[in-house]
Amino acid sequence: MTLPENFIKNMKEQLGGDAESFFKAIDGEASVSVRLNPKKEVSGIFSENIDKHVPWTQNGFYLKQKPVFALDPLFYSGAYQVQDATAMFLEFALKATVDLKRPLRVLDMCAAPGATSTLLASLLKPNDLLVVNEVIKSRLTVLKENLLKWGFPNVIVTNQDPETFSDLEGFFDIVLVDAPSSAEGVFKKDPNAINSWSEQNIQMCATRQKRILSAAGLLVAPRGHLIYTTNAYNSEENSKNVKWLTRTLDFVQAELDVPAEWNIEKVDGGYQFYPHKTQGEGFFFSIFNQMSFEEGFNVSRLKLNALRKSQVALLAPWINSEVFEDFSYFAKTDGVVIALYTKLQNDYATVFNTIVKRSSGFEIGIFKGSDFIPSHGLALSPLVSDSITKVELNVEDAISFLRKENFEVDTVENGWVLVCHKGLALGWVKKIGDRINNYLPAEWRLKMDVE
Ligand SMILES: C[S@@+](CC[C@H](N)C(=O)[O-])C[C@H]1O[C@@H](n2cnc3c(N)ncnc32)[C@H](O)[C@@H]1O
Repeated sequence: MTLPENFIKNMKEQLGGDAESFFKAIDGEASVSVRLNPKKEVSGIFSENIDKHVPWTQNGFYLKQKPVFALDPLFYSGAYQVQDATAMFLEFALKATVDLKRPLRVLDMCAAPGATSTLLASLLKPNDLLVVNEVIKSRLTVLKENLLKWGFPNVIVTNQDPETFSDLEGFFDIVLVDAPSSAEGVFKKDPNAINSWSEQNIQMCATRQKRILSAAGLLVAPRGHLIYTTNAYNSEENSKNVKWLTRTLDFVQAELDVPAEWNIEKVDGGYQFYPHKTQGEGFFFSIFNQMSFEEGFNVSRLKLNALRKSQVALLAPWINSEVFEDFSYFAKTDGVVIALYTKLQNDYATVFNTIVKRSSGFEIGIFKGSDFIPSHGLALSPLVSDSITKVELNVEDAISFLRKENFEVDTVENGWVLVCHKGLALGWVKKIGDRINNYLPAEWRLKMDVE
């Protein structure tokens, strides 16, 4: 790996005697880690391939070897998320700093592809709201897919510039800025980042980060929390931005009691992960408490067409009876039915009324006459009824389903069937006589060849 001269010089200055082991570490193999979905447990998952536990998160594991994730049906069922171990530190920090038992409104401002959003979703309760934003439109599909797979229903996906959130000032209890950065921390995983590294680019990133932070900071509710992370080592993007933030807005950095054996370095403004000290990429983490005592936010009222009672009754067989009453059901103008957690209706309304480019809540299907066509999201979510017919597919048939190819379904009855692999849902098929209609959305289709 040929590194930019000035990067070498800066790191030597920063690390002194440790610089050589740092350069050696970034020239090695990138480590692979996954975080399991606590709501979709599969016994024996990754078994022999698990190297060790990631200590700062409950469900994170380093793997010995990188599997072909794209050919694993469990990847499509949301059983796990591939994520660098360092980014999972968020879990430790949130548990140490935030009262996760109170109702929470959470915003992930720079969310795609969504690894951290799924970590947040795992830490949230059924009555919390998660808004995930990505400014670059082409990155929305993967973000939506990752969240749908994870199966947390109270998500709104938005596609806005951070500055356009200003009407939601003081609305969120937690705002996360996993900022676009110079990516000097991910040279191992993404060698392209080496070519775009320059001191000029670092300055450009630092300025952009300030702009995102100032917009995001205003959205934090009194006594709420802001989290700022980068994949950088330099002070422009890290400590200097933290200093600027705490000078400009009403935030105080939260101290974390990090076990020394984790080898995470306490640095000016936060916590630094170095690849020669912790297994994973280079990562900077900081968390802040909002210190003002101002009044909370006034929420709006929801203006959506509630479904007719007769239609709600038709939904009942599709929805898990334990949560059916917790949700309210609405029809969008295109007929798509959405389920909103009833106690969060005014929170939804507030976001819907202020943000233009956004999803409309959790889409569970569409009525065609008196027939209900369930959505792919419903199949992967905890809302789907336990009494729906399920058929277990072996790995070959699961791959055929994911490729939208023909395969046999082992059921005698006509109608909707939830196809599963290792007990986890992959999606819908409909059996009509000898025919099996595959309802996997085209954009979810597996295109890769089995080697
Ligand atoms: C480090 S990545 C986020 C990774 C994500 N948190 C995850 O865990 O999967 C930064 C994200 O910020 C987005 N971004 C780029 N420019 C931005 C801007 N001006 N404002 C907000 N987000 C931006 C990028 O498109 C990218 O998706």
